[in-house]
Amino acid sequence: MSAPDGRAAPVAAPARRDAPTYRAGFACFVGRPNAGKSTLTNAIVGQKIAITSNKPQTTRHVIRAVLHRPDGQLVLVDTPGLHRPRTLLGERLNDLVRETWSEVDVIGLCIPANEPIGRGDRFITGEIAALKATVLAVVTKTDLVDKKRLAEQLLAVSELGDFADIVPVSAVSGHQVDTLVDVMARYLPPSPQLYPDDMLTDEPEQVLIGELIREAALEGVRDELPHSIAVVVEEMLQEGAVTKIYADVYVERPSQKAIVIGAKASRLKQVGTRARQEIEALLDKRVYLDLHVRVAKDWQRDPKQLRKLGF
Ligand SMILES: Nc1nc2c(ncn2[C@@H]2O[C@H](COP(=O)(O)OP(=O)(O)OP(=O)(O)O)[C@@H](O)[C@H]2O)c(=O)[nH]1
Repeated sequence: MSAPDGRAAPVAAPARRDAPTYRAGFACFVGRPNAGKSTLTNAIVGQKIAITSNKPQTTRHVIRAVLHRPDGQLVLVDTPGLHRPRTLLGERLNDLVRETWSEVDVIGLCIPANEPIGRGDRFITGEIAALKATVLAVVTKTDLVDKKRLAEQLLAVSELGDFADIVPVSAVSGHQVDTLVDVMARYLPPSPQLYPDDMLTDEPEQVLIGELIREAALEGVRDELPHSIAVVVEEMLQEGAVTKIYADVYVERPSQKAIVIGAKASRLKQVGTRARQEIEALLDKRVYLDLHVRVAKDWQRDPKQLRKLGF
């Protein structure tokens, strides 16, 4: 089809690459022992958390940090290392690692700049190649090598596998750490925000508080709510002498919600009182506890929900 003046008629404009799409998802670092994963995670987490706030947070230990950005949310999770399985437990652990890997959106494969690529790197590259996650190669410890060596390592890494990007960083000097976060965020899927603005990382206190609420909510009805309850502490605020805690109790079905709440909310009141007393004992402070019961349909079968709920 031609436009009246003979030029090709304009087709619908393609979606702009810089369209304001909010992205959110999970990312983790993998790599052989000593590759620099922990140091890199700390470098990222340390920087971002310092500027966000030091409000308390939520959920269990797997979440290291939630990085809030204007264009999205990057949730960094910890994974244990993959080992050559020698026992059934070893195999189970490896299964667990693979399970985590299969749930994340972005994987950063860490390879040190100052050591030759070895069997361990090839093994992990093979393991993660089949996953749905976008795999980036992260060449770590760049401060330890000169430019020539770095160039050689980047080339070697590019031949190791099919990576969406290769990013050299130094967690020690901080070089390119921000760039790495930008690149990772770019590969997250479009998604609504996964966590509230003030949630930053896991925090033992918060984890314990969530557990106390969960225990209280299960009291006496454990058989009717097997594993179907999860608690997320959404917010903790200090107001004068009182610590205000806002928490969501998630169940899978409306019938379970009814059980937790009870007739005329009588049971929820008991749960709240009991949990509040326990939390006050834990914190040694006066506590105001606000509980909301929410239905998160089939959360046990939904990896994203599971992560959000700390499993
Ligand atoms: N010079 C330099 N040293 C680094 C850098 N990142 C990590 N290291 C050092 O490398 C060693 C291993 O770093 P880790 O972060 O513990 O490595 P890891 O991959 O978490 O190791 P595992 O826990 O064994 O899997 C430590 O001695 C770090 O101090 C870096 O950017 N520059």
